[in-house]
Amino acid sequence: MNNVVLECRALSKQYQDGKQIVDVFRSIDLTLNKGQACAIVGSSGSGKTTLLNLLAGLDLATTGEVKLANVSWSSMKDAKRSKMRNKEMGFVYQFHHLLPEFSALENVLMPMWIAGMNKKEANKRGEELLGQVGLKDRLHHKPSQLSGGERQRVAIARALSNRPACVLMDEPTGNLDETTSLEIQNLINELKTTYDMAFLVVTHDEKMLSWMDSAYRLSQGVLQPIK
Ligand SMILES: Nc1ncnc2c1ncn2[C@@H]1O[C@H](COP(=O)(O)OP(=O)(O)OP(=O)(O)O)[C@@H](O)[C@H]1O
Repeated sequence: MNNVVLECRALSKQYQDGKQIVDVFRSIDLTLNKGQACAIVGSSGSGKTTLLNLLAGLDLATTGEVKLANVSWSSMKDAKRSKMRNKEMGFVYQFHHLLPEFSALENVLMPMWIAGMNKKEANKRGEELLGQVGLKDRLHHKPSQLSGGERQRVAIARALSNRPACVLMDEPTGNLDETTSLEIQNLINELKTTYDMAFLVVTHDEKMLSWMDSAYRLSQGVLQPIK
């Protein structure tokens, strides 16, 4: 059975900055398997966000390719790419990006509505997910009525709503105090064992590495395994 969810081969990215060419990285290979959590650490400007954007098909590589569920992003038209992203990928960012005028539950329901899921089934799954992240009493609160940690829990529930093959997280605890950050780390770790999904987490927080299955450092354009 093929356990590979997301993979990139010989990936490189250059930016044209005026007359200068910026080589962010050259020839990156990475494989993400089902049920595995992988971390990428690296200093500011090392290219972590650029790599995540390429893996998510939000940006195109200069050379090399990225395959999600064995299909190359570059072989898909825009509409198919958006559909695949909505169905197969979940995203959690440092700042939660919740829609402020919608409740916690509605925010979690949104990706399922976009995917065309039956409303009753979506509601059931949304309530279940918010229960799993410890927010069953906060379903109808708006983001402004929630704490930072609670908002990040809603963002995590939203990322899992379409049961994606993989979840990409960019500094998911970067905006939280230490205690809340630990709670969120424990939650992600718990969800990793509950769902057979791949998690890729970009982080500055090296404490997170202890429960990761694998970890890499992105430095000077090279991805070095550190776990
Ligand atoms: N659109 C762009 N045009 C030119 N250069 C860019 C562009 N986007 C990013 N860069 C450069 O590419 C490099 C990698 O940027 P990136 O944002 O991926 O780093 P990062 O590791 O995510 O940093 P941080 O941890 O600070 O968010 C940086 O040197 C940045 O200045």
